[in-house]
Amino acid sequence: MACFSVVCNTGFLSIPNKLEVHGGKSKSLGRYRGFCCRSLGYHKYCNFQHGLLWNNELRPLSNGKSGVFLKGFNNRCKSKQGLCCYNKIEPLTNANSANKQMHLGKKGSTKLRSLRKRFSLRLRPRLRLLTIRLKTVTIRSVLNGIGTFLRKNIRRVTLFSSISATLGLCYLFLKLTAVPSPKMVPYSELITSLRNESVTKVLLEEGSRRIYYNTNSRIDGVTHMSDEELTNVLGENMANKVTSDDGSRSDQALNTNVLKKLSVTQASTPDWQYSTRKIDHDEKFLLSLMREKGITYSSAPQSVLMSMRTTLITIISLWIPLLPLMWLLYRQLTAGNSPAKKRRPDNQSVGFDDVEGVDSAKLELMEIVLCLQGAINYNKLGAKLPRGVLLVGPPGTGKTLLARAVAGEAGVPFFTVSASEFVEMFVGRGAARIRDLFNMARKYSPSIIFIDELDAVGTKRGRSFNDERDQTLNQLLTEMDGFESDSKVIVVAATNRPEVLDSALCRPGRFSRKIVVGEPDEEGRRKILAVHLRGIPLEEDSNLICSLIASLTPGFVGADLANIVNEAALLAARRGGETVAREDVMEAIERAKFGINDKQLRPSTISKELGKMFPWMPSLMGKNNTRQDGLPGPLGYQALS
Ligand SMILES: Nc1ncnc2c1ncn2[C@@H]1O[C@H](COP(=O)(O)OP(=O)(O)OP(=O)(O)O)[C@@H](O)[C@H]1O
Repeated sequence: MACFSVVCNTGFLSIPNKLEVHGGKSKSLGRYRGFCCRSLGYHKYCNFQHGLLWNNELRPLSNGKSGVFLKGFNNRCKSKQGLCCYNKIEPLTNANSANKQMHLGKKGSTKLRSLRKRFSLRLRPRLRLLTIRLKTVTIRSVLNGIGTFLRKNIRRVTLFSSISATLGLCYLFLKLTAVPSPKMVPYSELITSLRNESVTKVLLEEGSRRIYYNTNSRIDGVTHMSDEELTNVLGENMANKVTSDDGSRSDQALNTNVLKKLSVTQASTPDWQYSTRKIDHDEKFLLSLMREKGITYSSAPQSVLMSMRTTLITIISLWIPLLPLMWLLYRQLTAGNSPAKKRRPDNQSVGFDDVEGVDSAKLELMEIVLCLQGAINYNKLGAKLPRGVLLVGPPGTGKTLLARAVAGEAGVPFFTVSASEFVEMFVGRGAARIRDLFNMARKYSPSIIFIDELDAVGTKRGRSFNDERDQTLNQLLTEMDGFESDSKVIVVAATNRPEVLDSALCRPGRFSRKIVVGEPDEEGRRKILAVHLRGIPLEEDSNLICSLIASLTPGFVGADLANIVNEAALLAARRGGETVAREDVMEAIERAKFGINDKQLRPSTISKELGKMFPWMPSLMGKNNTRQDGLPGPLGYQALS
């Protein structure tokens, strides 16, 4: 157990208990001079010359006899001298000066103190945490963790383990088949050796220009002897020694050792001492010289093992620099598949109630929902479900929201994707993604595919050199054609630039239904605001606030209005309000209209704006917009100038 220790002038008390932090160093505590030190975590130690600080109170300790009377004091004890503790207190019988010094710190060395402090502050909590974690860790939990990791990353683990196994096998093979290589010498040296008649054997390698040869000279101090010669010499030597007398056992052992050593040296000696490269058109001369000197020569193909080694080394040395490139390629390809993986059937909680101000678009889409739900029997009259619906309109008018509402209302899986995700570096990847998407949608049919910003892939073909984009569009056209009539997969797409779309996309049978999602009128804005103010606590009536904002924000679209409501709530939170006040709303409008930098212009500009809109209201045009009766001004707004 971690202890908490107290040093007083009479002894050392070890208190296995928690103590709260009290003060800092060298604190003067009236007549009880002493100090209180911080220790690790919640375990502290304090020491005083005359007292112990506990629970923010300084309890005096009597001098001299403390050690005696504290002995054996148990839980919840209170000494005569006022020491209160909640656990056992044990006096240190051997309260020597060294201990005192260490704990009092004043006399202790600075180094020791800093070490102690460092240990207390850094190491101890970590050790404690580690022990706690180790206590909770069991072999079973570790095995479970490993199992889960393997299950989650099975493909990666398989890939990495097969790569590692292959590399390991290659290494093992190279290690086992490693033979000492002969010394490379220039061709002229071979000719000189041949002329000197020091060459014993020559081998001409077939299919290459390499020549191997042995001489009767030494390499690195090792005589090149054939195995037979060496064994004979040493065998003879050993036999002689064994038969000589009894005391020659040591000689026998010596010989055995020599034999062993020499055989090791033999093993590390190459079969061929030297190798060189043949000079072109010099074979005739070489052969005639060898014949003349009576030297044994032969030719042989490279051994299978050596050819395998060479091939392996070539492959490895070629592939190692290629690995980073392969890794990049792999990442690209896996990233190419990821959007299809992400597109899971996703049940939306957005409904048509959440989209306002775009009533005609809503009506059109509602019909499709009813068809998907089977409420309208369109088959009866031979009609077909529209395959594609194109939502056209300025940014922020709620096209995406409408599409999500369609999915939410129809209760079918909704696959959403941005067309820019199909634009790929590699030709064919975008098309593959489109194929994946439509396959998945068909699998979960009836379902809805929503392609946002369709213009990213749907622009007119043949305008640029980007073949990949054209291929992606072609695939999209093919997939939309390829729907079976009863597949019930509807493609909803949204764009801000319908004019750039390829005409093949917009022909009947593909995006046959075009729905314009325009800017909302005042009534529309009011309704949109009502949607966004649903969960916001307002100081005033919500209808009033909606009308106020709607009247002040002509040309604003749904996204702007949502932003104004959010800004107002943030401003209210900033000033610490419980509800959103009219002032917050007005400032939010001001920010949305004019930005937040130009503080100087704020009141006058907004006044002018209001004046333009309500010219018949003099209080807005004039400087003083507080009515004489003390009631709020037009639309209840007063705080503008
Ligand atoms: N008609 C609306 N009713 C309610 N909220 C709306 C409406 N239009 C927009 N919004 C709000 O604005 C946000 C953004 O709208 P959305 O993403 O649907 O716009 P968009 O038309 O798809 O824009 P873009 O063309 O830039 O993609 C929505 O999440 C919603 O909070």
